[in-house]
Amino acid sequence: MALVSLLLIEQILLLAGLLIVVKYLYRVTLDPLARFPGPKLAALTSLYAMSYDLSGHDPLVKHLKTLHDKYGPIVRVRSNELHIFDWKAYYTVFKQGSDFDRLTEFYNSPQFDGSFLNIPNARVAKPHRDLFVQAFSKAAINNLEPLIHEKQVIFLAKLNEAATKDRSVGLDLAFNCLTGETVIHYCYQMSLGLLDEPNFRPRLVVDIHGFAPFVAFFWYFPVIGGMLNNLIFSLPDGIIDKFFPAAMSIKAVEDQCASLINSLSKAPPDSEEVQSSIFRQALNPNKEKGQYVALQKELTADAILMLLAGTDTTAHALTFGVWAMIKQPRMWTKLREEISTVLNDTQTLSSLKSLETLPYLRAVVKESLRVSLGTSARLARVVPSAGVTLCGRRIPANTHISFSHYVYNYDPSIFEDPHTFNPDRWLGPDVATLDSHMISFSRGSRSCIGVNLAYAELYTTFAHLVRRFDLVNDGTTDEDMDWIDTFVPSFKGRLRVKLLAVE
Ligand code: HEM
Repeated sequence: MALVSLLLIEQILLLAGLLIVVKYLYRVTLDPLARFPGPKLAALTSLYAMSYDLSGHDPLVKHLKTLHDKYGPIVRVRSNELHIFDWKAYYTVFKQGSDFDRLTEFYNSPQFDGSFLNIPNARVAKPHRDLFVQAFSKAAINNLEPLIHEKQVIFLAKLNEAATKDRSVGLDLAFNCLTGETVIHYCYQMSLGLLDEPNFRPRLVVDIHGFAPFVAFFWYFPVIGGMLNNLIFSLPDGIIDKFFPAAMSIKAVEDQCASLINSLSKAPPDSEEVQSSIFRQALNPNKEKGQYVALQKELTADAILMLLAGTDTTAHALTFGVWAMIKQPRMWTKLREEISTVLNDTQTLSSLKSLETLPYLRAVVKESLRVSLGTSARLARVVPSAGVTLCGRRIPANTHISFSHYVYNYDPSIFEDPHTFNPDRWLGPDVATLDSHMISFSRGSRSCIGVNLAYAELYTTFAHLVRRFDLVNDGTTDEDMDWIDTFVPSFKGRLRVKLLAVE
């Protein structure tokens, strides 16, 4: 009997092995994607991509340019994923009304479940997303100046205190506290106290950064990742807190978001509480006009989305820009000279309107956005049922195609000497071409909803930081400022500086 079982197991294993071999053979021979060039291992298995993305060192996106140089504009980077480096193809896919859906496994974070981010199809997502578009319009953000200034005052005062005490500051985390606090206050009319902590190291920010190295695991093992997530979040709070502090921090924010939405939905629609909230339209949808009626669970997920999408991205642009200018201090000096034309003392704050007139400041903001990428991940989309022709090649339906900002934003044919931080490029005769290739906020129907808020924060923070302080590098290395791909870039170390207040 035992012998029969053993033989059966052996045959099952043999069959399974055979099926795997057939599957791999198919991938490199009969599979329609076998016609596309790329590393052989990548065509066979995701291990190729994983070996970079899960290594904790250089992610796959940093190797894509080399692969494109070798194989051309379309490279097969996984058995069912083609990475594309071609501007025309980019604009075909990332356009208004695009029918290329988001690839769910790259957007599968359970925390965003129910938010419009996780709806793959742009047309389906639109009514839900539209509930927030007005709240992030340029006019709405212009009215937000008092709030942005209120947060700046606290931020600058804390920096001043650090300068007085000659204390080292982790400026990247400090920027996270500022941007997080600004977006939280705007979205939820409350403070999470991110700017209150000494040394800018509030638990939420530290924990979320601590979790970053695990993000890529969820892309490649979405099912196990989802199960782990459910398991962890079902544990008693005490255990989550002890063993999974990042999960506990997220859970605390989720609970706060849920109670905020709950309280807003009970308040009278015309109350100040509701009207000053970004959820004003979502809580009072005009059904006759066909506006989307969102569930409370969906709005809670939207609230979490705003916090996580609106914090790191803006903070990164500031960090990349400041680090580059620490290494090239003449830019700091030039920027200060320009800012001083609209802000002649170090005590007051300038209006956004004045700052927006300053060409060099604009150039620094644009260049910081370019080098910081926005999202570092391969933004992946699914080819619709009709298939598509890109770069003169027919690509079948359901193929996953991806586009990385790292390849596009550092394209030497558009951005000369792309690895050099050079704001002056945005002041030259090619500025219209550069602007039309600025994709850090993405393009089309799923581009960033927070672009106006991000610009307002970038102009205001760069201007006042540069006007009030000189920065001295406190041991930060290029290796610290190198990054891994966790959907957004995550720095390997901290941007440590000391500040000298200027008169
Ligand atoms: C420098 C700052 C920022 C950059 C570079 C940036 C970049 C991006 C990019 C590239 C996307 C598209 C991602 C994709 O297709 O998968 C995106 C989406 C999004 N961003 Fe931003 N972002 C920034 C700041 C903000 C801020 C301040 C908010 C405020 C709430 C925000 C909210 C969102 C949301 C909600 C989405 C999802 C849009 C959708 O699913 O249709 N972002 N952002």
